[in-house]
Amino acid sequence: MTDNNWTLGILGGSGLYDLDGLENPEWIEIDTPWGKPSDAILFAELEGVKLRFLPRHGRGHKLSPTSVNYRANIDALKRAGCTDILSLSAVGSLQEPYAPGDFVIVDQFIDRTFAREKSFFGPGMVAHVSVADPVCDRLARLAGNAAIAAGAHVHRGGTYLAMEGPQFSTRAESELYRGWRCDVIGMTNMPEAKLAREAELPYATVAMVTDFDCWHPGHENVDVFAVIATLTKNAEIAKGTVREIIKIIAQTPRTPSPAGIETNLDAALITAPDARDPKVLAKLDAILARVLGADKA
Ligand SMILES: CSC[C@H]1O[C@H](OP(=O)(O)O)[C@H](O)[C@@H]1O
Ligand SMILES: Nc1ncnc2[nH]cnc12
Repeated sequence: MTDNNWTLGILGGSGLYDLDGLENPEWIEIDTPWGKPSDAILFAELEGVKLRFLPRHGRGHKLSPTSVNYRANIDALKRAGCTDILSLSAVGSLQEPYAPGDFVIVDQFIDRTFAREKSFFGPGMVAHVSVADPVCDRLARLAGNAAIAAGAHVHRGGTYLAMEGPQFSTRAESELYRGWRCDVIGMTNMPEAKLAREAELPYATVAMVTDFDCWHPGHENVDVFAVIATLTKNAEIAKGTVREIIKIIAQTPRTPSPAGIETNLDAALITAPDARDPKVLAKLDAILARVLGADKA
């Protein structure tokens, strides 16, 4: 079996804390300048593709959406050599056509979170990346193909409202987000997607609809039991989606993303070289490895 040049990072959401059937699996602790990631990272291979799996809430679901250290998770996946990050997430539906059991390949986000660190940058090294298109089109297309091959009913495209939680929404909030034409709601994909962009890692998310939140007159208000019941019913399709995307990328040598995500910091850094704080740069060693390496050349 030949090695290929993808290293796929997978962020497993609620209900997905481990992956089986992998080759050479090994859980490895990675520390970061931003603190500890949610758990050790499962290093493994399948079909010649390198995989790095991180359960977003930790094994046993120990971390709430607010207490996940999103910066540490993305930095650790970067240190682990990931070229791309695929997120799997449970979401509530905000629109009738997105039914429990469906899979949504999200293409936009509205970020309503407010109690999280949202950037690797700040005083001493300022950067402004574009998140106009927060998802990597190419990875999203492959993820959609994989989910279909795994037997999912797939919606390509959908706007994900990221709320702070941990409580689910009030009915008025749910109606407000519906009015904003959001399609699904969850608590974790922001700032994760923004941080992946800062780390120059193409990101896409497969959102698994588990409930109708609390707006649908024909359905009960969401609770954790309902979420877990739908996730359990669809667990094989979720794991199948991971297997299928690996099969697909095993056949497809990786080229840089057409949107230039891997070099997007070139147009984002604004602090003048002589005004950059060396201590801050040291923390950014993984995130800025390409840029600082290029500076040195
Ligand atoms: C267990 S229900 C709420 C919980 O599930 C989703 O998490 P994830 O995106 O990691 O699958 C949602 O965002 C909440 O964190
Ligand atoms: N209705 C909902 N709201 C927020 N996060 C969710 N995760 C799954 N269902 C959800």
